[in-house]
Amino acid sequence: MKSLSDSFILANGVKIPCIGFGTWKAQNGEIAVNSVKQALKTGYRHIDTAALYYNEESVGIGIKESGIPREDIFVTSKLQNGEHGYQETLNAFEVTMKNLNLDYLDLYLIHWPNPIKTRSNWQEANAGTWKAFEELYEAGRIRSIGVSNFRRHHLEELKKTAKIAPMVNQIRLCPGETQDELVSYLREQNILAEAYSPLGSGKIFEVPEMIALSEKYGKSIAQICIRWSLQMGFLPLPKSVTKERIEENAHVFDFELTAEDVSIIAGLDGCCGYSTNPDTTDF
Ligand SMILES: NC(=O)C1=CN([C@@H]2O[C@H](COP(=O)(O)OP(=O)(O)OC[C@H]3O[C@@H](n4cnc5c(N)ncnc54)[C@H](OP(=O)(O)O)[C@@H]3O)[C@@H](O)[C@H]2O)C=CC1
Ligand SMILES: O=C1CO[C@H](CO)[C@@H](O)[C@@H]1O
Repeated sequence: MKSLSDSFILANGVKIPCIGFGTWKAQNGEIAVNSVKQALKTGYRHIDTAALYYNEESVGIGIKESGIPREDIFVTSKLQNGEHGYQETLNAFEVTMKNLNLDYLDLYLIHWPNPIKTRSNWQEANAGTWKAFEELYEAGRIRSIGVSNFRRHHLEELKKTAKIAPMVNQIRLCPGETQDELVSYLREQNILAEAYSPLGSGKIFEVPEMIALSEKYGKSIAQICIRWSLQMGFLPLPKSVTKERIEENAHVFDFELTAEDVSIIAGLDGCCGYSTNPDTTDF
């Protein structure tokens, strides 16, 4: 990847810009509107939101007010927990589209494989949700479909009834949490791994090895993390509501980490903590 406008190619041939702009905790209102506008002004063309973030409305306003044509922006949202199942999904999708004030989505994800509400029948609930996703995809309302926080057994279960395979799995991938087995399974299945919390949700900045690498490359720790994610073959989704950081996080194309440093970063086991088990936790 050489610039923000470079893309990964999904299994269905759709191009997905190589860095996504994260929006979790970007507060609905001025903060989210301005950060989305700033990201688009900086050159990001990929925005990641979710019904859970309660900022879809502001994300939509930011996109409109940016003046950038809709077709040049890749927009992802996610199905809220508690809305799994066929009809529930169709309804939740319409709410998301109304909030975003858009007429199609580039990517829609099942946010969580096994939420508490449908824990006793998650297999059936996901199958119903996926059927709705496939219909919306076939109708052109969603350009690509995928999942998030899915482990291998969730994907294998989904496969039993799916006509169309998921194109993306959005999971926590950051220094010290590389989920190697799952990522190699995703590669075998031609499912793109999107890296959420690529800065460990802000926990990476005190890690001594990262401070040393930052000095070695003359780049910020955030830039090292995002560059690392790209070199690992992940699609990073850094979040910031701060203008300077939004810009900084986009400038990761003028250096390359050595293979040795890539593996040092991968090996910082648990330095930013680990993702929670989606079969026993909910949000
Ligand atoms: N599918 C899922 O279940 C999940 C998806 N996600 C997605 O991934 C995105 C990113 O993950 P998230 O957990 O938000 O965290 P990140 O790993 O992106 O870290 C964000 C934090 O780092 C700070 N930060 C950003 N850039 C810099 C910088 N250059 N220097 C110093 N600090 C910086 C931000 O502060 P500030 O904003 O104040 O500048 C914020 O506190 C989310 O926003 C969301 O879109 C996240 C979690 C779960
Ligand atoms: O996207 C997300 C944002 O944060 C939540 C944690 O409170 C996650 O569980 C969720 O998946």
